[in-house]
Amino acid sequence: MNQPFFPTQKPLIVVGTISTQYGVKATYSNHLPIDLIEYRLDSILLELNFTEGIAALQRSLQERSLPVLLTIRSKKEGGMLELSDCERSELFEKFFPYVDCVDLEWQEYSKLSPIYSLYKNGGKKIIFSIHSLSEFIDLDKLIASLPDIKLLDPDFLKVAVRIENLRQLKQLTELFFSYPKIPWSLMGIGEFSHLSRIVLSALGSRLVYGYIDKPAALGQPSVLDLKENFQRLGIIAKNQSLPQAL
Ligand SMILES: O=C1C[C@@](O)(C(=O)O)C[C@@H](O)[C@@H]1O
Repeated sequence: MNQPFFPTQKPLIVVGTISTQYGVKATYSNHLPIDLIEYRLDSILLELNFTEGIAALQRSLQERSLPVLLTIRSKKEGGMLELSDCERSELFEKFFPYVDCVDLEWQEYSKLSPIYSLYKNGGKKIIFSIHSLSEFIDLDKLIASLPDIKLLDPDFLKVAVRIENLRQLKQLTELFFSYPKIPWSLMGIGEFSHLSRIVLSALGSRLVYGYIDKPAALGQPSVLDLKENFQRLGIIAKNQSLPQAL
């Protein structure tokens, strides 16, 4: 198995989320305008027999042609599957050899630190993610945690937050200017989801998420809608499917 190239150097990385068994198949049969595939394992496993499903997914991941990001969202953070902390950690361990990048919830770092060490020492990319699904985030609290986050040197710091008005979107954009060295991946959820992804991608957000099979969050656009709008607005060139430079 040749490990697919992870496009770290790209200024904007398009992530296609899959949440269903159908999505897993589509990923291998289509040419999608994405750089990275997000496996929402907490959702994909819902439809499968647990043990057989894990083995089948591991087999298909061995054949992957794009880098894969593993996400196993806890129920508290909007995940679909009821898993104990121990079961979730075991899943992270089982999929370690088959993926290129992992999403770890910063709020749950105390439980996930062995998984962080496993992936970091194994040379995988790390996304720390912070969510606030139902309301705007407490930015002071986020800013207070930046020194601890920096010590762990993640490849990306993702903040996915409910945005209810343009003032909140502006507040989020200010993070780029106040902390320019952080590899931010910022996005809105809800009514301003699509607009926020356009604005934040144009300003330098490193990862932009769209869905391949079905929305994984309120208002999440499809990767095809993202591509169309990015091309129309000049964020990516018209003759390119993927962004090269901002
Ligand atoms: O955290 C994120 C971002 C997301 O919630 C979105 O809004 O696109 C989709 C999730 O699957 C992913 O893990």
